[in-house]
Amino acid sequence: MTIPEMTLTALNVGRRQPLFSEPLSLSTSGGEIWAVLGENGIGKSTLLLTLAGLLPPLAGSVRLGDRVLHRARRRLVAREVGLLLQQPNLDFPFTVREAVGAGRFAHHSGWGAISAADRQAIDAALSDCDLIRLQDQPVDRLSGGEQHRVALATLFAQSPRVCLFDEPVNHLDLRHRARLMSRMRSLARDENRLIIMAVHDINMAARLADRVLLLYPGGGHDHGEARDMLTASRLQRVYDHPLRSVEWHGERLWVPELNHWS
Ligand SMILES: Nc1ncnc2c1ncn2[C@@H]1O[C@H](COP(=O)(O)OP(=O)(O)OP(=O)(O)O)[C@@H](O)[C@H]1O
Repeated sequence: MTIPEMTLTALNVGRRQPLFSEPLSLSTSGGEIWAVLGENGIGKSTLLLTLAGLLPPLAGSVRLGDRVLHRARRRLVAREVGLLLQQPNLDFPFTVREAVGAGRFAHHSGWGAISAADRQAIDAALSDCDLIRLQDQPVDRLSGGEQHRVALATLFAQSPRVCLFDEPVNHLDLRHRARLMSRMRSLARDENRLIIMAVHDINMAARLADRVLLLYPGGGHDHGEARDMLTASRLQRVYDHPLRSVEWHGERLWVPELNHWS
């Protein structure tokens, strides 16, 4: 029997108040891409911080394989779970290469020198995020999109089995968006990693996600196969706004109605 990658059991999350009106239970496997959709302030980032072990659950538990995440050693969690924050703080004078190298800390036994495997992981992450040309620049002098790519490369260098992304395409131009989406797909399909992403772009969820968690206003939620979750009535409930779908090369994409004020 294979052990699920991450299992949420009767989970509730929040800083002080629980954000879900009913506990959340679900189980995930390596190779899956999950999208979490919901309006501003509904709790997507709070959920991802809890799944990264950075906030304690208010109720229930998160298991990483057969371990309870919040009781596991921090270094082990850092090796196996990586989180791209929505607004990464890169306000320090490291070079791009040094900042991306920070993703390797959890793999070192102490303050040892960088190994050949570290160097290889850093080079691959820099290349994946189109940062080779910028690798010697100080990160605090990069543009918003370039800094975002540094944060992504740091996560890729960390190379965790569970990759949590909070708004992964924030600030990215079209080419870097498409590159990232392809990379995320290959992380799941070719490397069997679990991806959980919080996104406002429903079409990114429609194109990438196998499974979707919908967070409704009022604290309710639903989850399941993407094709069952991404329907006009469910999405209208999530966003309290009407949408239309369009068929495009066999894919269903979503467009919000304009001139509608609810
Ligand atoms: N540091 C904090 N301290 C206290 N409350 C917070 C903090 N960060 C967020 N919150 C509150 O927690 C709730 C959930 O916020 P969260 O950031 O998880 O929402 P979100 O779904 O990620 O929103 P968005 O789509 O705007 O990114 C909100 O009511 C928010 O005001």
